[in-house]
Amino acid sequence: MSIWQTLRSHASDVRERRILDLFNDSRAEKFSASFGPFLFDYSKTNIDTSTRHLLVQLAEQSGLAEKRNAMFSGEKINDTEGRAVLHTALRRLENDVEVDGENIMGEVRETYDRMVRFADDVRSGKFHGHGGRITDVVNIGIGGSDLGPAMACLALAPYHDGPRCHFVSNVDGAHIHDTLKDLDPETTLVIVASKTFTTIETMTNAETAKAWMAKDIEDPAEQFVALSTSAEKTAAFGISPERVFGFADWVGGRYSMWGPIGLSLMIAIGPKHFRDFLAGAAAMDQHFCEAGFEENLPVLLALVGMWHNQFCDFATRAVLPYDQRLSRLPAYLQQLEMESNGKRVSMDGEVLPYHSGPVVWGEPGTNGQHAFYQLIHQGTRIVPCEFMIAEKGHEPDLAHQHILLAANCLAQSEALMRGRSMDEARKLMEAKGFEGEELERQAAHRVFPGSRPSTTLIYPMLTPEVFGGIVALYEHRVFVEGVILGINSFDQWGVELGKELALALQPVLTGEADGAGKDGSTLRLAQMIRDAQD
Ligand SMILES: O=P(O)(O)OC[C@H]1O[C@H](O)[C@H](O)[C@@H](O)[C@@H]1O
Repeated sequence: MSIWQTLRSHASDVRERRILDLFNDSRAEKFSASFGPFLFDYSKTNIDTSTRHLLVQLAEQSGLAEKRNAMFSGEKINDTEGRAVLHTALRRLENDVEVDGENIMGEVRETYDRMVRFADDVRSGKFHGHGGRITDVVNIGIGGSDLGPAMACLALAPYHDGPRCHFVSNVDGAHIHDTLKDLDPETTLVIVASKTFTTIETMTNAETAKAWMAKDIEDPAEQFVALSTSAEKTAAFGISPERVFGFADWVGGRYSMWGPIGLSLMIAIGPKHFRDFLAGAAAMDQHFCEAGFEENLPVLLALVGMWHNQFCDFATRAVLPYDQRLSRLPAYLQQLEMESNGKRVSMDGEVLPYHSGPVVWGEPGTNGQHAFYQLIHQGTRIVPCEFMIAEKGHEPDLAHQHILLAANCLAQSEALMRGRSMDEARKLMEAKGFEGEELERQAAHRVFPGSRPSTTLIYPMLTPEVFGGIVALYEHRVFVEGVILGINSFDQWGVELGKELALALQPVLTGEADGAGKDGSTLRLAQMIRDAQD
C-alpha cells in the first residue's frame, strides 16, 4: 500500500474520533513545536503519534529535503518557466548563490544598498517633490506587487514613521480616483511596481497617475519610481534608471516583497526595521533548512494542512489572525497559497489523482466571530481553522483589550473542539423553563458538534522580525505542500486565459468589434455595458 493509501485509510479510521478524548497531561506539549519567537500548537486536531509518523513519512518519501536544497541553491525548479526560485536570496544577503554559473548576490546587494539610500533620502527630505518633502507614497501594483507591501505596511504600523503609504491595485478607476483625490501631486511619490511592467491594470493606473501629476508638474516622471525586471519598459515609460530598482526573473511575483517590491515598506518603516523584517525571514529559512521534520514549523504546518485537506477531505482553510494589523494576511495568503498550489497537473503534466491546494479564506478576530463563525461552529461542513495571536499588543495602555482579544481567540478554539452535547443543551433549556417537545426542539438548535480541528500560532509581539518570520513560514509551507503534491508551485498559467479574453473583449465593449463567435450571455452583458457608455 502506498503511503497515500495508508494515510487515507488511517484518516477514515480516525476522522470521527473526539479530539478532546486524545488529551492527556502531555498532549499540548507533544503536539506543538517551537522555534525562536514562535509556538505552533496543533494539539487541537485529531492527529496522534501514528498520524504524525505517517505524515512525516509522506514528506520523506516526496524527496522534500533534496528539493528544498535544490531551491535554496538556485536550481531551476520552476521548470515550466525555466527559472530558479530564489526569493530567499533577497533576505540572506550574506550568502552567495549561483544561477547559470554566476554569483547573483553582487547585484542583489547593490540594489539593496540603492534602496536603502533612496529610502533614507525620501525619509530625510533629501529626495523631495516639486513642492518639498514627500508626504505621501502611492504604490501602484497588483497581485504580488501589491498584496505583500500593502499587508506589511499595515502589519508594521507601530514602526511607521515615514511618509504615508497608499496602495492602488484595481483597474476600477474608483480606486485611483479615491486615493489621489486628497493628495498633493507636488509632494507625492508614485512607485510603479510591476515585475513584468506589462500588467494592464498597473500600466493603466500608472498613466492615470502621470496625467494627474502632469497637471501641476512639468516633468512628472521625476516623482516616479519603478520596481521591475524590465529596464527597457521602465525606460520607455520615462523613468530614469537611477530611480529604477530591478530584480531578476527568479523572484516570483507573490514572493517578491523582500526585494525592490518592498520599497514602499522600507520608506514607511525605515531601512533598519526593514532589515529586521528580512532577518526574521532569514531565521525561518535557516530553521526550515536545518530542523528535523517533526520539529520543523513549515513542514508541520504543511503536514497538518494536508492531513485536513487531502486526507480528511476538508476543502477549505480559514486563517484567523487575532491581530487587527494582520487583517490583509488572509488576502495575501490567498494569492500565495492558491496561485501557488491551485494546480491540476503534476510536474510531468499528468492529471493529479488527488486534490491540490485548499480554498484559503479568513478575516481577523474578533470581527469574524460576529460574521461567519456560526457556520464554522454549527455548519455541516468542517472548516479547519488557523488561529494566530500575539502574547502582547503594542499598546500598553490598552493591555486590557489585548486580554479580551486573547480570551476570545482561545475560547474559539476551545469551543470548536469541546462543542456542546444534546444533554448539555437540554440542561440549559430546562433552566430557562422549557419542557417537553419544545425543550427538545430548542435544545437541538443549541448543540455544537465539537471536535472541529484548529491550530494556533502564538508569538510574543508583531515586530518586524516576527512578521518576517510569519510570512517566510507560510511561504515554506506552500513549498512543502507543493513538493508533496508533486506540482509546480511557482508558475501561474491559470491566470492567463482570463487576461487574453479580457483583451479581446475590450473592443467589443467599445463597439469597435462585434464579438463574433462569443456566447449569448457574454454578448448580452457586453451590449448592456456598451449601451450605458453612450
Ligand atoms: O508584477 P506584475 O508583473 O505586474 O504582476 C502582477 C501579478 O499579475 C499576474 O496576474 C500574476 O498572476 C501574479 O502572480 C502577479 O503578481
